[in-house]
Amino acid sequence: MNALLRTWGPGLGLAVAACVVLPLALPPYWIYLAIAAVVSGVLMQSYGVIVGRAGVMSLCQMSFAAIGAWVVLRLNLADAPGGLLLWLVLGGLAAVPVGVAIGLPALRIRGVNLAVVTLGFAVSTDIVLNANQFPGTTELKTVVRPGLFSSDAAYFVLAMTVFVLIAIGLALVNRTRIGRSWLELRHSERAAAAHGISVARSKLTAFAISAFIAGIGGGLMAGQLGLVVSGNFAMMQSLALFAVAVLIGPHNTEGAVLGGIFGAVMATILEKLRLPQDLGGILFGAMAIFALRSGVSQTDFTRARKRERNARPLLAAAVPAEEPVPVSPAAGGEGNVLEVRGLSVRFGQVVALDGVDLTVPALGVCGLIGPNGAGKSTLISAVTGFAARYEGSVVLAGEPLDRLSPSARARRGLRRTFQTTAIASELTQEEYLAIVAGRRLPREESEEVLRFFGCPPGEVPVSILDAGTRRLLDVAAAVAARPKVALLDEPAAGQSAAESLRLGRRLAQVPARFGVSILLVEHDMDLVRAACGQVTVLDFGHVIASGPTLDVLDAPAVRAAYLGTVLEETS
Ligand SMILES: Nc1ncnc2c1ncn2[C@@H]1O[C@H](COP(=O)(O)OP(=O)(O)OP(=O)(O)O)[C@@H](O)[C@H]1O
Repeated sequence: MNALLRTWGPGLGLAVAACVVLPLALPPYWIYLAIAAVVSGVLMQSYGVIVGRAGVMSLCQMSFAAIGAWVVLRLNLADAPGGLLLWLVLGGLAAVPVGVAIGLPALRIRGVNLAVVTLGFAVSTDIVLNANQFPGTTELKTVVRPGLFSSDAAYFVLAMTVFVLIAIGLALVNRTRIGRSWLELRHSERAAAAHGISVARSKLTAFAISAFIAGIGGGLMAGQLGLVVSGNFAMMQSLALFAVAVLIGPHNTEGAVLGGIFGAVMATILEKLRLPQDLGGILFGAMAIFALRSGVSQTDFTRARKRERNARPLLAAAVPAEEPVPVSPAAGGEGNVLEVRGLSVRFGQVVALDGVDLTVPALGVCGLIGPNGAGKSTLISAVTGFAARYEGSVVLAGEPLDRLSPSARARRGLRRTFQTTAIASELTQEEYLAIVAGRRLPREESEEVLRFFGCPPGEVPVSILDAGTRRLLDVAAAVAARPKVALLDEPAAGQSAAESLRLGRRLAQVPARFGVSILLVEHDMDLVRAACGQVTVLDFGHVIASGPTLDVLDAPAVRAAYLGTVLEETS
């Protein structure tokens, strides 16, 4: 309750103060502008979901707003029952199927290509709106506001209430798995899929919710103006608000407020300064390019600085991780948890894997080694469903996985890490663990796994972790998800020899301590010796040896494959 009050108290207090003071203090024209700012703020909230949080370049949010306005005006013209409050919701709902339809191409394309598709939709909406008037225009039938909110001052309070309700709704959604998954999407769709997140569902939900909010924003605008024209929802408006969104970061509530104020009052300021209106668009565009280049919006930047300042003492006071006790490498028990049979992968003429057989024993750590280009990462990708096509079979705890997507395989208990980490830096470590594990971990559980891997306390934000610690966090998160098997792709890359050995000793303990079996791709042979009970060696896509670690590393064929490289250096 206290935490809730601390998070929401100041914002709600400001909103209530604005509702009490502004209508009394401002002259009518400024009240009109204040309503426009709140309406703009609601539109910003829709950008906050799709652009700010999910990182999708959508340039057609005003088209969704136009649908909301159209529905409100149509229902108003028909004197439909329920009144404006119900019509607003219906306007938002009407935009949802269109949002989902626009989101469908986003499942296959992204980045600038997707921006072009959404821009295309904005242009088509422009054409349709220019050719057709909004309902009520010819009849001059303006939107009838509810009696309680008929004056502008009262309508401001209504708009503020809608804004606050959406902000609370979004905060609740952001705490769910789907809301958290948007952050992953923004940073890496591959990582999201590897963590069991359905990229399709996550993107379409972002489109649906952002269209719903934009539809409500359009309806609110119709309620403010009485009647609207196509120019209110022009493509250029979508573009200008997109630029503001990228610059400010409306996924943070203060960003939506600032963006709303910018969006609404900029035109008035330019007018007062006798400057051309286009200057606003150019200014926002230029600033958005800077924000896109740095990849961080203003509010994200400010929040990150504050979080980092608060976390530094935690980092300084953190108890150093315990030195892991050397244990025997994890040989595993009876039976195999993962069985790979006859796995072949081709990239055009390149045969990356050719009929590979590999098993991971239940509660064991199995090493997968081989020279550069041997096919180790390709094997991880094929097993976890990331390789577009492969021949052969992958069976996890008796269940064939070959027809399943990467996210479905992850949910069945097959987790992987990548050679390059892509963790959203605005998260704290415990938030990242929650995303990867797919559930909010009890504090003791997340602290235990973080401490075990030598990571700082859970509240420390990812942004202040060095590259080596981020890799450890990735491994810790994969283990915290308690999969049946974690496939780790060079987790010690970038670590010193001593850190690498420490990691090996920790990995050897993972099966017994966390109930997770491991397939470990590594070049560091000391780490492999410390962790792995058995090893499979690949060379040019073929298995050249497999069995107990020390026997395999001593085999002449293996020494020949590595001759002059890793084994000679480390043995
Ligand atoms: N997407 C791709 N397109 C074409 N060829 C690829 C692709 N990915 C991998 N390969 C090729 O497949 C072979 C196996 O590559 P892979 O990355 O799996 O090797 P690796 O053992 O993981 O190497 P490293 O230790 O350097 O990471 C190499 O010849 C590589 O060039």
